[in-house]
Amino acid sequence: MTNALVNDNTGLESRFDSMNLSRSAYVPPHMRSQQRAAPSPSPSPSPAPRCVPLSSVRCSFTHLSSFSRNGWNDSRGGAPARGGYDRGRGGNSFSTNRGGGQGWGERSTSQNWSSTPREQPKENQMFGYGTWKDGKHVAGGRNMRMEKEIYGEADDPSKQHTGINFEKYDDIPVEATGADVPEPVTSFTSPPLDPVLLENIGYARYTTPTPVQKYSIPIVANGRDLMACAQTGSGKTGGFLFPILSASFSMGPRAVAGESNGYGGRRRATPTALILAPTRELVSQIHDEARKFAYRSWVRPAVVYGGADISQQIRLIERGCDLLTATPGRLVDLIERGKISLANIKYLVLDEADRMLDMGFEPQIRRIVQGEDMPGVNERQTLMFSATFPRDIQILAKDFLKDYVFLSVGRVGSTSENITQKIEYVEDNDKRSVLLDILNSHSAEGVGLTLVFVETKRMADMLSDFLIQNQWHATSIHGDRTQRERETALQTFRNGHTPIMVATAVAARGLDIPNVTHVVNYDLPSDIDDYVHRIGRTGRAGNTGVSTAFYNKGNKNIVKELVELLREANQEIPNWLEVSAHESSFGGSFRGRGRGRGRGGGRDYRTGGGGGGGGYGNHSGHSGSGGGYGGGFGGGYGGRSGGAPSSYGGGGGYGGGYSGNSGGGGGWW
Ligand SMILES: Nc1ncnc2c1ncn2[C@@H]1O[C@H](COP(=O)(O)OP(=O)(O)OP(=O)(O)O)[C@@H](O)[C@H]1O
Repeated sequence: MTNALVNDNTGLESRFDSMNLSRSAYVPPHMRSQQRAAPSPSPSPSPAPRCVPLSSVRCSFTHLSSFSRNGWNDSRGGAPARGGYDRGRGGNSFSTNRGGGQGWGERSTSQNWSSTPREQPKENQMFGYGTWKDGKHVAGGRNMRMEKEIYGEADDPSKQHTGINFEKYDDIPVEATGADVPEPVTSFTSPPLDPVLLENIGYARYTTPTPVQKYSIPIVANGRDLMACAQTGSGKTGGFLFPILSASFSMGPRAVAGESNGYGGRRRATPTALILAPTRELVSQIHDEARKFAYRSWVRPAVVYGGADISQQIRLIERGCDLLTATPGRLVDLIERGKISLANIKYLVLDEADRMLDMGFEPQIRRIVQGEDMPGVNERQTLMFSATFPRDIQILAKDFLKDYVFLSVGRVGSTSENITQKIEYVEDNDKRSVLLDILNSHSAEGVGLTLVFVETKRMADMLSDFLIQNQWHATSIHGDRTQRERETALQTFRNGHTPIMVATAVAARGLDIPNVTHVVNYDLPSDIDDYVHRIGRTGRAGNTGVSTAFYNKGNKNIVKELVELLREANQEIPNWLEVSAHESSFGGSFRGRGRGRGRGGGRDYRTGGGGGGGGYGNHSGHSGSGGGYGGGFGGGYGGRSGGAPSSYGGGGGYGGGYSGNSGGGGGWW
């Protein structure tokens, strides 16, 4: 559907081209007032939310689209270039990313954050896009076509809707540690976010903030750094987008720091906010969210990731790039080409931060944050988000943070009770037939998408072929597939044409796919945190879901942590699993990556509770890191494991094929 819209836009554009029509956003007078005056919803502080945009959206949309058949008023879904109209489809080759954007031609070089004027052609009101003018935020007019595309309709199955347990998020205990932690907000409107953002939140049909959002909004507004750990599917994306966008809307663009001309006389993109995430699909999804909440504002979101045409991405960032979402490899590439400068960064976000600081990405992150022109830790705000924050990563992360607040919503690394977790003992040879049984019973129950995780790319292909041979509509996603194949797999999975997707860990983190009702861990991962992220593809936003894991003696390396996790989430624990966990506690050695991360304390390591301790069993992993399971801080941190390089430069693994691959580290997925 999304791609259809992209194509549709493109087609429309070429028709305009052939008609040789002026690009100015001509709107007949009678339509202008309607667009500007169109009522907009906003989240309500009261029990009766004003989230009623749909009727007005639908009615206005009908009206506009009938008009646009006769003319060209309807907006083109792309961002206009600053200083002149630009059709700016911003079409990204993946997903719904038409974000496009403006150039940065008029940016002043004045020194203060709030007073940089941003010119906008006076007559050419760009519907859907705002501007910063004379020290003020001038919101763009509404653009019904764009609204329909980015927010969908109320009953749109391709958008995630909150489930019956959404309110229960408020019952999860929250712990915020650090000096002078600001009080959480209770709603989006008290104290209020920026009015344009409030309207956008209303269009997205959010009525109340989730716990992580309640805390992150004032923490970021007070200029603090943040390390936030909250369960999968509990709204962490809004947790960083809302405070960043609210402040940006109110304060305007930051003055461009330093030299702004790039190669060939062209200017470099100088984003104010940078969001780094590990996979192409995830950055694309975050960008789509950014487009929702930056709608009608002066902020132009942009996205770059590997596997897609770099020249097209360069063209797009040249049109506007205030809030950039990127995979590290492609970002490094664009910095090296002189297309992006980080000198203006005010906000740095690491989403899936523990993954970003793990061995696969750490050298690149260090290079981006410490080895380029990004302002130092005291001149920017740094925000880190994940559902899991092992203690060794917390310790490593402090290099990038200053006086931060550590926020944990629920226990660090815990799973949502919205997910019913089942563990089946299945020998390797029986896995295929047990999977078929499960799929049969699941499909007999009716609905929903099933995501099946395996450990290797080869297995992903083999298993999806096997399912197809058995008359199941299945697809696969992994790092050896081309970007186009990955996009198609995700798209046909989302829209239900292939309701089963076999995936490697490339799909384990962050992806928000509505209606995934079942996750199967056909192969259990060797790291418990990976299990947490994988099962978190279901049971999101207060919806319920089921996960089934195939366990056998090859998975003993995570049995103790698995049992602990199940107990915390009030799940049924099979007797045989408890026995297995007990055995492995008493002398049974176990293999695995053994990062010794110590889920034990489950909170801010600075408070002395972050795991560590003597470990359990005879750890035969290769990590060399201390830690282990269980309480206490005793065993301590024994240095990062596995000899991960702590500096970029020679041989850290970045560069080369890195930016062009899945955006993930290790390469096994
Ligand atoms: N305040 C809110 N009200 C209603 N829905 C929300 C709210 N905040 C987020 N959501 C929805 O909840 C879903 C999950 O949000 P999001 O993807 O940000 O979760 P997450 O915590 O980042 O998950 P993960 O750990 O898997 O990355 C999304 O579909 C999002 O639109």
